[in-house]
Amino acid sequence: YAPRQLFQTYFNLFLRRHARRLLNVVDPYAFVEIAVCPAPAQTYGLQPVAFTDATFEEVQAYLSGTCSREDARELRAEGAKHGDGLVISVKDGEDVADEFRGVTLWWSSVTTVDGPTGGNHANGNSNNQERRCQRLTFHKRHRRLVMDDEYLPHVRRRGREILFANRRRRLYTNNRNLDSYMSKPWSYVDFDHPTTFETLAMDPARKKEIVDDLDAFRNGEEYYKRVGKAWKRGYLLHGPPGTGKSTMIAAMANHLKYDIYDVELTMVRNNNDLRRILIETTSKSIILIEHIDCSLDLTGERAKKKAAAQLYDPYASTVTLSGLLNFIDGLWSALGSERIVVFTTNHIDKLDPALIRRGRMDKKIEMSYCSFDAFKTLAKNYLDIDAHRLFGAVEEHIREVEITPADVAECLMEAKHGRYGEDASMELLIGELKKKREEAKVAADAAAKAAAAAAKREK
Ligand SMILES: Nc1ncnc2c1ncn2[C@@H]1O[C@H](COP(=O)(O)OP(=O)(O)OP(=O)(O)O)[C@@H](O)[C@H]1O
Ligand SMILES: [Mg+2]
Repeated sequence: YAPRQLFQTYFNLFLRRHARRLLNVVDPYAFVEIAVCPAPAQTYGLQPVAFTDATFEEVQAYLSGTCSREDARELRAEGAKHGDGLVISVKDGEDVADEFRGVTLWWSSVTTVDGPTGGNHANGNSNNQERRCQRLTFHKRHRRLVMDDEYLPHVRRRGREILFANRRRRLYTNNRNLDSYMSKPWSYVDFDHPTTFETLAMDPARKKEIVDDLDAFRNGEEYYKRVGKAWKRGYLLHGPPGTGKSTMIAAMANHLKYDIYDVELTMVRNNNDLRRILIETTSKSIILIEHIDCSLDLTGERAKKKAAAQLYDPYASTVTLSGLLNFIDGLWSALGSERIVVFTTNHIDKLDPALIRRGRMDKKIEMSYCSFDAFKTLAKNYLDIDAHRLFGAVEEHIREVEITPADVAECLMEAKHGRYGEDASMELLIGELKKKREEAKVAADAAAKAAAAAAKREK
């Protein structure tokens, strides 16, 4: 070795040995980097593995909250993965300070280059990959606070909340063909229903009860854990057509910010497929089975007939009540996290008692004909009025007739879509109410006559 080289070698060695101690004196800061997961280098002819780098996204979401708070000057904006939002982050090289329990920490955005990572270089591809990182710098004395206990979990939790609030919600429907294990059980569209509990017409006290129930469920994680119950809740909505069952479900989903999985049971071939599609639902969702009395052939004869039918039509459904019950009771509890299951029906008396016994359906909600209170909500929705000279007449008639909110809504909608103003809409409604009252009277008279005739015959 030339002396110069020798010196350099020694010097390097010295640096390596003492670098840490030196650094500690000069630079008492430590940092953590949270990087985007690299795309897999090779996929071996399979579908590329979908990497979900949840942590990075959570941190970024957290920072997009923090950044807008602080006055970092140079920001970078990217379109959010879902929805129209922007993810704001600091530009490379800028620091943004965050405070937690009186301790200041700094975040910065950096791009690192990974060295070759033991992949196959024979084809001459360099494996150097650029990776975006969020780097957190903090004083070494706060290592515990950051790593073990509090800060990073806090960041992730908060980030998750922000992501959750900003995401587009989805309405899933189940697919028919689940033959291959690759086939997807669900397809989805964005769920964009405008209904809220505010615009839902029903008795205010009962509405409040339902909203409170939902809130208690959402905030009930600790409770469910403590009593050792799966974190789920079952609702059965029943009532005549047009009383707002489907509308109520949209309001629930909007209130809770949950996704909806709309299960079409007739598309599910057998209990196995049912289990599979239900396992593949995510947390914070409503699993909905509409018109359960129509879509589920309960037990006995019809099930046997269906089994026979399946010989000819392999897609005929053989889902049974017991399959569904097994799911609700057994598997369901294995899926520990936040799910609501909702059944709807027009005929609660037709349902098998096993399905609606306590413990399976936690709450039965009857959606009934339009009351005067419900009418007022609809008048506010459709006509934007709180009072009208005809309200008194509506109140008088509506008590006596069975009219669904859907029918009332139709009359009121004339104001917007027809050539009429609100007066005409109200009069239309009064006319409809009177007609119904008349019809009801005629029907009642006929029934009374028939009863009298029957009594006479018996005599
Ligand atoms: N309680 C209500 N509040 C507000 N709008 C309602 C209400 N009930 C019905 N409507 C209106 O009537 C339409 C039909 O209601 P919806 O589809 O919710 O009835 P449903 O109870 O699900 O009926 P079905 O049993 O036939 O499924 C809705 O689009 C909505 O505009
Ligand atoms: Mg419906």
